[in-house]
Parts: sequence; structure tokens; C-alpha cells
Amino acid sequence: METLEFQSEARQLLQLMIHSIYSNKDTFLRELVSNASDALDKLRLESFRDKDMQVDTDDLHIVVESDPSERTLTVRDNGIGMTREDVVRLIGTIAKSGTAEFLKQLKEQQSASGSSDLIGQFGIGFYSSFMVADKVTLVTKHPHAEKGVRWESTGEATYTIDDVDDAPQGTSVTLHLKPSDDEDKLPDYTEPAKIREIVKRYSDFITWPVRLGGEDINSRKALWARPASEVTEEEYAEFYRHISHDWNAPLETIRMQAEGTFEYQALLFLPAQAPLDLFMRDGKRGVQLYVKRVFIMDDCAELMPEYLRFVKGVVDAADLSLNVSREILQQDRQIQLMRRRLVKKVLSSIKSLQSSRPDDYRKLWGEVGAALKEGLLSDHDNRDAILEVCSFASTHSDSELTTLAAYVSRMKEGQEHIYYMTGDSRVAVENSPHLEALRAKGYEVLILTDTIDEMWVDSVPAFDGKSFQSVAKGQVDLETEEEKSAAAAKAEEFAALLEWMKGVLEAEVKEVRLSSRLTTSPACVVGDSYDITPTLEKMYKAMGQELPKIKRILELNPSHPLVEGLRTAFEGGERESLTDAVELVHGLALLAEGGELGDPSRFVKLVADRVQRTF
Ligand SMILES: Nc1ncnc2c1ncn2[C@@H]1O[C@H](COP(=O)(O)OP(=O)(O)OP(=O)(O)O)[C@@H](O)[C@H]1O
Repeated sequence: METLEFQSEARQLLQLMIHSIYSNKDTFLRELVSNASDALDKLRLESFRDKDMQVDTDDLHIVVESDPSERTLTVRDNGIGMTREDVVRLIGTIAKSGTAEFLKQLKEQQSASGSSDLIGQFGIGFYSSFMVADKVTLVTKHPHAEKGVRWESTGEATYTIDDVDDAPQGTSVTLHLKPSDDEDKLPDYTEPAKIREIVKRYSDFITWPVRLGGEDINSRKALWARPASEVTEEEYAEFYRHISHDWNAPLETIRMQAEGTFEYQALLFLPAQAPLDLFMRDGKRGVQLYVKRVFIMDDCAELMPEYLRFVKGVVDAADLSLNVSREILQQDRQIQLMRRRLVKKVLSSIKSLQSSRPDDYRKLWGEVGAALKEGLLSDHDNRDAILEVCSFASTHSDSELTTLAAYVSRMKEGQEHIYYMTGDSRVAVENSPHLEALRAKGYEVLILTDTIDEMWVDSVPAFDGKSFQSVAKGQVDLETEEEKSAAAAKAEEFAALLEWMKGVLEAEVKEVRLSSRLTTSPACVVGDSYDITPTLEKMYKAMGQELPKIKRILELNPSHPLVEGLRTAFEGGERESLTDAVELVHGLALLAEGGELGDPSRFVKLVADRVQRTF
């Protein structure tokens, strides 16, 4: 027999369970039944794939047994079981993404209010047994392992692990229950009526029989196969928890049914809270594939595109083979058709949420909007539908986001484009000089600060016939004919200075020109229409991509006294001290947009030098 230590995160979680004041302790049984059900799914699937595997799949089931005199409760399945390595890895450590984050939140919340209700928002799994038991024994056997394994722990720092010669197929988990105690809200879990009640409440839809005293106690009716009118909100919520491990109720339930040549039923959920792994590299997609009520696979990429990875649920197709593989799914035209319909349905559900339950829509957008926007790049067919459900910050309101339709409805007479500016933060964008002329004209500007925004704006041509125009790129055409001819005259006056400045700043900029976007600032830097933005440039560099230096354009405000002064001095023949001044103007323009200076120490020296001369 070996004694091993729990990994430190696992230990923390166990301590939380042992000392849990979480009021709903009944849920431990749901977790055990849910694990058993997954193990049965896995065994059946393996046996389809590996015909030589020596397993008995005739009567796959879950048994719950209690012994009031010993005060034990056992949940047993004849599923896939675990090898010794599995037990150490799966039970001794917590590999689940988001656990560290959960523990951190829990600590913060505990220090704030002393409550631990957050436990209820996290899939707590096997360890939840320690809410009700002071010792847990697990015996398991995997079909590929010669011997079984016996694991035991009191939930303190260590557990023991030992070989077992005669373990049956599958897993049994035996809880040595704490004494029942009404005060501590700890009912007697050895009582059959209590067990029956909990299984009915949480696990009724489990596709495998759950047996108690030789009797099946769950109805096993797949929710998606029952008439919508018969399924209660609670049942949907329980099912959602079972498949998503999200303890919040779903924000929206979507049902779909297709009959005819290719029959399928879908039950999908939109979350009230983003999955913890939404932006993690190995994050999962949430749709499971069933064939005629039989679980086939998790995380089915062929059914839901990546940008909709927050959608959880089940698709049950009637006409596929139980042996269906990912490769087959990828090539199947019917599956592609089905996926297209599922995507359209999800997008239209979000759209109707937007109009019928705007608060819920806003909540959803806040949680998953950044993922949804990825679809603007990857899903050209549905681009318009995605644009319709997008919301953005804008100069119209400090706190409320706007849809594009609302933006368009507020467009000023003569305004042709949807103006936007990308940047690191709202403050940086709002204070940037690029916005000045648009502000003066009363034009609204979208403020785009998500990383993904930098990318989709370049590839999405228009919304409702109005093209997207960056206020920090290209020429911003805001002038009337009169203003244009005045500007042409000004350009003439400044031509020599601009040419000379371009020479001075040759290493930094590709052009110096007069601006139509400035009203109060002396200068700003802008990109050409097809140049990548400084933020994107930084991102590519951070990913290790070598890029040629991207020169931008310096724009001057001809009515600013500083710029006027430059011209006067230039015409007076001044060159040497003007060179420094030109460098300073360029540096100021970079700082004003929240950008980075090429050579900060030189800039500081130039400024210090100027300041000194004022004494
Ligand atoms: N009855 C069982 N049979 C086979 N494997 C099991 C069984 N119970 C647990 N396991 C294995 O142990 C792992 C950890 O279980 P645990 O309940 O802690 O987390 P989980 O089920 O992965 O996630 P969650 O708790 O969020 O549902 C499972 O993923 C599974 O691989």
C-alpha cells in the first residue's frame, strides 16, 4: 500500500469541502451519479471502437446502495473505470482549467463576506463527497488494467492507494457518512426516500438506469425528446448543469427539431456567465453529439464553430451510425447543413434576446461578445447576422453600448461612414487628437478596445451599406467644397515646410501633411488606409513575428499657433533649432494617442532643454 500526497490546489479544494458551509449538500450525489454516467458513456463508446475489448456492455447501469448501520452510501457503476495512473492523476490532482481562478475568487469573497456560496457556482465533482463524508473509499478497474485499484482518503493531506485482485468492472465510491445533523443541514443520506428524492431532482434524465434496492428510480427520458410543454425550467437548468458544469441557470434555452431526410433534435443553451476557459488555448466547445439517444462525443467541433464555443447543449441525430468518427462527420454534407442551421438558430436567438430581453442580451454580450466577434473574421456567410447582434462602446454614451443599427439611425446628414477608432482603452481613444474634428462636427465614433477589433475592422467592408472608416487611418474627408479649396490654399503655403520636415523625420514617418481631423491639438500621427495599426504591430511582435518598420504619417493642424510658429521660423531661414522642435512635435503627437516614443531619453532631454530656457 502506498500513501501519496494531494497536489496543493487539490488540498485547498478538499479543505473547502470538509469545512463547507455550502447549504446544498445534496448535490454530492448528483456529482457521483454524473461521473458514473460519464463512465458508462465512455465504456460503450470504447467498446464500439475496440471490438476486441473484453468488457460486458449488456447491462450498463448505476447502483446506489446504503447501509444505515455502517452509515455508508455507495454509488457503483460498471463503466470504464480507471487505471492506477488515472486515479493518481484524476483524483489526486486538479487539472481542470480555471480552478486556480476559482480558488482565488473564493478566497477574496470569503475575506469580504465570510460566505462561500461561490462553491455552488463551480463544478465541484468527486471532492464534494467530503461535504458529507469523513472518509471516502473508491474501488475501480479499467478494462486495460490487470488489477483493480483501491483508493482511500479522509480528505486531509494524503490518500492511500493499493492494488485489488478481484475488483469488478467499473467504479464504486463508498462514502463513510458524517453523523446526520439537522442543525448543520446534514440529512440522513442512508434513507432510501432521501436518495430517491435527490436522484429524481437532479439526475432523472441520465440515460442509464439508476437503481436503488433493485428498482430503477430515474425516468431516463431525454429532455430533448420530450414535448417542450412538458419540460420544466428546473429540468432544463439541471440538464444544463450536467453538461456544462456551470452551476448558474442558463440565460436562454433553444430547442430545434428537423424532420424529413435527415432527422435531428437539438437542445442548446446560452450561458449567463462565460465559461472559465472561454479564452484559453485548449478551451472546449460545448456541443455534444448523440445518435438516437446514445452519447457519441463531447466538444463536437463539426456542430458548432469556434466563435460560438460558449453555446452548450446536445444534438441528437437519428440517421448517423453509432460508429461515426470525426473524419466522417467532417465530410458529411448533412452534418454541414445541420451546422449551418444550428448557427443561424443561435444567432437569431441572440437577436430576439436583443429585442425582447435587452438586459439579458447585454449580460450575454458582456460575457461572450469578444468571442462572438471572432465570427466576423471566420464566418463570412453569417457576417451580417453577427454584425446585427454586436454592441460597441461609442462616443454617444459613457456607459451604454450601441448596436450598429442604432449608430446608423443617429448618423448626421451627409455622414457617409461608420467611424471608429481602435486602441488599448476607452480613455486613450477618447483623448486621442484624431477624434477632434469628428467631435466638432457631432459625428459619433465607435470605441473599439478588444484585441479582436483590430482584426475584423479590416476585413468587414460595411454594415447596412455604410463602410467602416478608421479615424486614425487614411484621409478623413469631413470638409465642404469651400473648406476644401481653403485647405488646398493652406497646403500651398505650407508645402516647403512640410517637405523639409519630412526630410528631418525621414526615419520615422513617410509623409508630413496638413490635417482635417484636428481642431485643438497641434499634430497627430495616422496610418495609411491599409497599414496595420500600432497595437497590431505590437501584437505581432509579441508573437515573435518580424515586421518591417511601419512608417506612419504626421499630420499638422495649420491653425494651431505652434504650427504657425514653425512656418514663420522656417520662412525666416531658421533650421538648426527647428530640427529639435520638429522632433518634439512628432513626439507629442505620439504621446497624445497613448503611443510609444522611439527614443524616450532623447525626447526627455529635448524637453528639459526647452524648459531650462524658460528661466
Ligand atoms: N465513476 C467514475 N468512473 C470513471 N472515472 C471517473 C469516475 N468518477 C470520476 N472519474 C474520473 O475522475 C475525473 C475527475 O472527476 P471529478 O468529478 O472530480 O471532475 P469532472 O467530472 O471531470 O468535472 P466536474 O466535477 O466539473 O463534473 C473525471 O473526469 C473522470 O475521468
